[in-house]
Amino acid sequence: MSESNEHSTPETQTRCGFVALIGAPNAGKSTLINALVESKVSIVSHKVQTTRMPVRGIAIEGASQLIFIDTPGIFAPKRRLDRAMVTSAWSGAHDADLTGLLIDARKGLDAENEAIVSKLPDVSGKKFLLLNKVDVVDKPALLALATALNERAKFETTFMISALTGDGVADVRTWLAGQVPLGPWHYPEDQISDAPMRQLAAEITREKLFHRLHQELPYQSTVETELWKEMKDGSVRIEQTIYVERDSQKKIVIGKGGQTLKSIGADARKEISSIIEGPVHLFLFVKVREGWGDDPERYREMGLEFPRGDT
Ligand SMILES: Nc1nc2c(ncn2[C@@H]2O[C@H](COP(=O)(O)OP(=O)(O)OP(=O)(O)O)[C@@H](O)[C@H]2O)c(=O)[nH]1
Repeated sequence: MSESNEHSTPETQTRCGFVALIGAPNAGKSTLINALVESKVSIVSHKVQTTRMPVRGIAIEGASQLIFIDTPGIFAPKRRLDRAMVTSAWSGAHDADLTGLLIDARKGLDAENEAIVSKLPDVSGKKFLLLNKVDVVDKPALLALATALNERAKFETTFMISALTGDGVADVRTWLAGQVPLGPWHYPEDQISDAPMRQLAAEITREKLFHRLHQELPYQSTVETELWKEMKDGSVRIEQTIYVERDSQKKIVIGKGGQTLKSIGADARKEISSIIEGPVHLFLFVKVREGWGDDPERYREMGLEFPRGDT
C-alpha cells in the first residue's frame, strides 16, 4: 500500500500518538484492539471497569508507537451513569490524535450509529472509518454502507476489516503508523507489554489510598508502579511508590506502626491479584516529592492526563 515506505523512516524520526476507537457497544472494539496490539493485556483489561484504564494497549509499527485509548461503547444514554460513560468516550476522542469510528457492518447505519456520526464533527483530530465484521457481510452492502457514511462525515480513509479473523487489521496498523505525529515514544520499549498493567495497578492502589484517607490527603498525591516483574513461580512482584507533597502526609499514609500502609497494600494486592488471576506480591513505598505537580511528563506516565495532539 502507499504508506509502506514509512518503514524506511530513520530511527531518529520516531512517531508516537494516541488513537481512540469509538463505536456502539459490541461493534468489536476489544477484539480489534487485541488484534492490533497482540498482547494479553487488552484481554485482561476487558474485565476491568474501563474508565480506570485509559491506555488499553500499545502497538509498535516500524518507528511508530501507537497508544490505544480505552473508550466505553457509545449509546443513547438514558440514565445518569450512562451519560457519564458516553461523555467519557467522547472525551477520549477529543484527547486523541486520531479517532477511528468502528461500525458493525451487519448493523449498518442504524439509529445508534446515526447518532454517533452526527456528533463526529465535534471531534477535533483526524477521523477514520472502520467497517467491521466483513466476514459476515457481503461486498455490495459494504460498499453502500461505506458510501453512506462518507457522505455524512469527513473520514481520512475507510477500512473494511474483520477484527475476528484479522483480515485488514495490518493495513490499519500501517496506516496509523504513518499518521501519528513525529515525536519520541511515550513508553520505553521494555515496558510496552506491561505498561497498561503497571498503570492499572497504580490506579488501584491510588483508589485504595483515597478510600482510606480522602479527607487527609490532597487529591494530587499519587502512585507510580516502579517494578512489575513476572516471577518464575507465576506470581508477580510489584513495587510502587506513593508520592506525597509533605512529610506530615507521609506519616499519615504510613500510619501508626505502618498499619495504614499495610491495609492499603492488602486491599490493592487483593484486587490486582483478582484481575490478573494470580498471586501478587506488592511492596509499597512512600516518598515526599516537592513540586511534582508541575511535571506534566509524570502526569502522563500515570495516565492522569492525555497530551493533546497539537505537536
Ligand atoms: N463475525 C465477527 N464477529 C466479530 C468481529 N469482531 C468482533 N466480533 C464479535 O462481536 C462481539 C463484540 O465484540 P467486542 O470486541 O467485545 O465489542 P466491543 O465493541 O469491545 O464491546 P463493548 O466492550 O461492549 O463496547 C463479540 O462476540 C466478538 O466476537 C468480526 O470481525 N467478525
